[in-house]
Amino acid sequence: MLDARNITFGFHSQAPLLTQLSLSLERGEWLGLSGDSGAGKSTLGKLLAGLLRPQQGEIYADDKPLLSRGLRPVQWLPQSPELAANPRWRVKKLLCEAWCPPKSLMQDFGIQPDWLSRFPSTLSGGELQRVCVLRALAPGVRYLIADEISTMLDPITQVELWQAVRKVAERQRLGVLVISHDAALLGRLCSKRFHLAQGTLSTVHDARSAINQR
Ligand SMILES: Nc1ncnc2c1ncn2[C@@H]1O[C@H](COP(=O)(O)OP(=O)(O)OP(=O)(O)O)[C@@H](O)[C@H]1O
Repeated sequence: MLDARNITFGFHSQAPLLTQLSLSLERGEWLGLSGDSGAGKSTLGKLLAGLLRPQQGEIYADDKPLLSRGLRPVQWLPQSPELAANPRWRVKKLLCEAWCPPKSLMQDFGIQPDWLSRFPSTLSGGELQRVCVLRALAPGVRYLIADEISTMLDPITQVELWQAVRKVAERQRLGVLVISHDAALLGRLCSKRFHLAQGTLSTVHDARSAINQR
């Protein structure tokens, strides 16, 4: 279980953005997170992935504190794939940095063989997003924080991306936190939903657990 216990976090000398917040994500579970712009959703995602540290409280992945180096068991996937892509590396090097996905998985993610020899700047945002999502799914990863990852994609590519992520998530029993402003998307993907406001989480009660019922 990915377990955040009573975490409080604020940037620099600003007032805390998150206050005594607790959240648990089980292996194999899909949780949704919504909230107004600036509420702190990405910040919470980065804390859960160990990219930021809470000023108070603790975060454990499967009863162990988050690692600050090595392969992270919790991967944060940002909306803008450019943030995660070294512009000087060709796509093959980028994709195979932590592990080299098999061809079948590249096909599931719609990654074309000719992309591998190109630089990231020559792919569209949606194409690069698919590369960055797949590279984060290395064996050993147990939780994903998907932070608005499909926002820039057209509806068909969105569906294909989520189907591909779901296939890997089922096989590797990944726990997935989906951060989005799209309530319908969260309703389709997630069995439970939370809303972040004023530094704390509340449960959203109209979630349909499509993914777990199919
Ligand atoms: N490195 C930083 N230093 C100072 N303030 C920051 C930093 N990163 C984010 N913030 C501030 O923290 C607040 C929460 O930002 P965050 O990105 O977590 O919000 P969000 O809920 O994900 O918003 P959105 O839906 O617009 O993506 C914002 O007011 C933002 O300006």
